[in-house]
Amino acid sequence: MTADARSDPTAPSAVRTDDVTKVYGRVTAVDGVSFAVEPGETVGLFGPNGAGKSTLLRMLAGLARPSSGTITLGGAELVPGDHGVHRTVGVVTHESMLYDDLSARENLRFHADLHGVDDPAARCEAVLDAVNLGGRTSQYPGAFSHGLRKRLSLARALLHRPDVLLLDEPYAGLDQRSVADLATILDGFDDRTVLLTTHDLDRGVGRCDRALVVDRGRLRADVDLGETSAAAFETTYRRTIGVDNGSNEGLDR
Ligand SMILES: Nc1ncnc2c1ncn2[C@@H]1O[C@H](COP(=O)(O)OP(=O)(O)OP(=O)(O)O)[C@@H](O)[C@H]1O
Repeated sequence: MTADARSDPTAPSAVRTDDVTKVYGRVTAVDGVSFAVEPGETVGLFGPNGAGKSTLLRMLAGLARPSSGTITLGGAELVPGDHGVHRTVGVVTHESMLYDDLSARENLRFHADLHGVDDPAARCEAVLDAVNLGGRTSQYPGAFSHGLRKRLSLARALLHRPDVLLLDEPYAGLDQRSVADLATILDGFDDRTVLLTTHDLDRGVGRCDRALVVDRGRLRADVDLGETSAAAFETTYRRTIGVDNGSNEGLDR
């Protein structure tokens, strides 16, 4: 987080959830979760498979509606269908939300027009360059590898200069170079707010200021990562989710 981002204590939280719950039939995917993320913070959501991380992120992105509880983004309550608030977030989820019958450039242009981005042609080229897709602007994402699709999804998420970037498993399926590129892109985003989910404890600790540990839909721990090593966090994480036998088995149960 930058010093500037921290310097206004009166600024509303970038993201705030109050007692947010999401029920799917008999499954309570997210169970009374409350937390706040301040402007400029990078926060990791950690937890085993099925903990509720993606569901939480999807609700923050307005892609799923809470069963109860409230979400505010920059002080404005997230109301279904309110596209003004949705514009403040950029999201990369497991679903790429790309159109396979539009080229990479056309995909971005469509999104730019939807969000009323200024000088859209130049902005699309700049963002495609930023994710190293400058040489593939006329290609179709249907023919892209997983990693290339992810880069284009990231470009789409960044295009409208969102205040908050939501990334679901950003490192999954990326090669070393793409991971390094993602780090560079996120470095350039340092004054904004980032919320990401990951099973990669090392990279997550390296990137995040804070960790929220979620298990069985509930927020179990809120850890300041400022002075915490990856090893120390892993110990805390294992203890929190009840996997404390020293083996990797079950870490992502
Ligand atoms: N659309 C849905 N319909 C029914 N159940 C769902 C739906 N989405 C998620 N769930 C259930 O909600 C729970 C939380 O799932 P979620 O995908 O949020 O977990 P996660 O922490 O992101 O897991 P992973 O690390 O495996 O991605 C799981 O039990 C899952 O089966």
